Amino acid sequence: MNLLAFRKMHGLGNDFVVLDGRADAIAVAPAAVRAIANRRTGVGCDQLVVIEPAVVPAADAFMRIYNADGGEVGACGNATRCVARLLMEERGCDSVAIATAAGILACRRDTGGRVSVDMGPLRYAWEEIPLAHAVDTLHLPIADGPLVDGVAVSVGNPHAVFFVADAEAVPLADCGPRVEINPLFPQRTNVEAVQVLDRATVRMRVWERGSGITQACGTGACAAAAAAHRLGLVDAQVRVILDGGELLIELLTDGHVLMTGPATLAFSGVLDPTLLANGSRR
Ligand SMILES: N[C@@H](CCC[C@H](N)C(=O)O)C(=O)O
Repeated sequence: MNLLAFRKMHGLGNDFVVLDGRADAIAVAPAAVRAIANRRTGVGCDQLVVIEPAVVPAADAFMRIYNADGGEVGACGNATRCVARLLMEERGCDSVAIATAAGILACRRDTGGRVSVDMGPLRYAWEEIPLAHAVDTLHLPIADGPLVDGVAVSVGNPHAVFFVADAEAVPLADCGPRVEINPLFPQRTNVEAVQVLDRATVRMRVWERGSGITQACGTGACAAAAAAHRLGLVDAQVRVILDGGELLIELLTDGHVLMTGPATLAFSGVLDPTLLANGSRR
């Protein structure tokens, strides 16, 4: 029986099971992702990530990302820092390029064990989010409790950012799942409740598409900073305070967004083969 090694990593408590599929290809069916992600009967994680061989010479590896519900997605900021840390340690270098479904991301070692990732270009056009039809992406026609007048941003994945007076008071477990499946978002959406504290600081809570409330969301933090900046509420450097800690987000003049934060290796283990057997091939 082939046992599959995994690493458990996290970025500010947004946690991942990381599999290495570079030497031997790993195909993980949605049911297997759900089994592995299950916190009661599996390993437990918000996302499952498979490192694969680079698809283009400009990248060091490809990163495939699955939400806990088994759906494959284009981007995950916190996981990108974690995979970058692994690759940089493996190669003994200070920078790597990681290919994702959303593009090639340049990553570099920062001070204090942190990792910086250029998450690529932010997109604001309705068809790029994507939305179901043309609307002003600065003023979404959605209202759910305190979540009103949101901003749509794509960071390689869709985000609906709502500015609120008190982020702690938002009943995110109620509103989040409803906004996630609002028909305006044909591919569903991540949902952020954001309170602007000053021109350089916001507090953000997140309901992630396909994973629910998480401790932190890297792409969500980028989306929150970008939306706040578009509305003139913050400057180009924003500290985003999440349940699990802080990310530094910098909106670059070329339209890209730079995210800096920690990448933590929690432990290594071996997957119970019955988890992977849930409809997967290897
Ligand atoms: N936690 C991630 C985002 C993971 C994907 C997201 N739930 C989606 O469906 O797009 C991050 O740190 O960015």
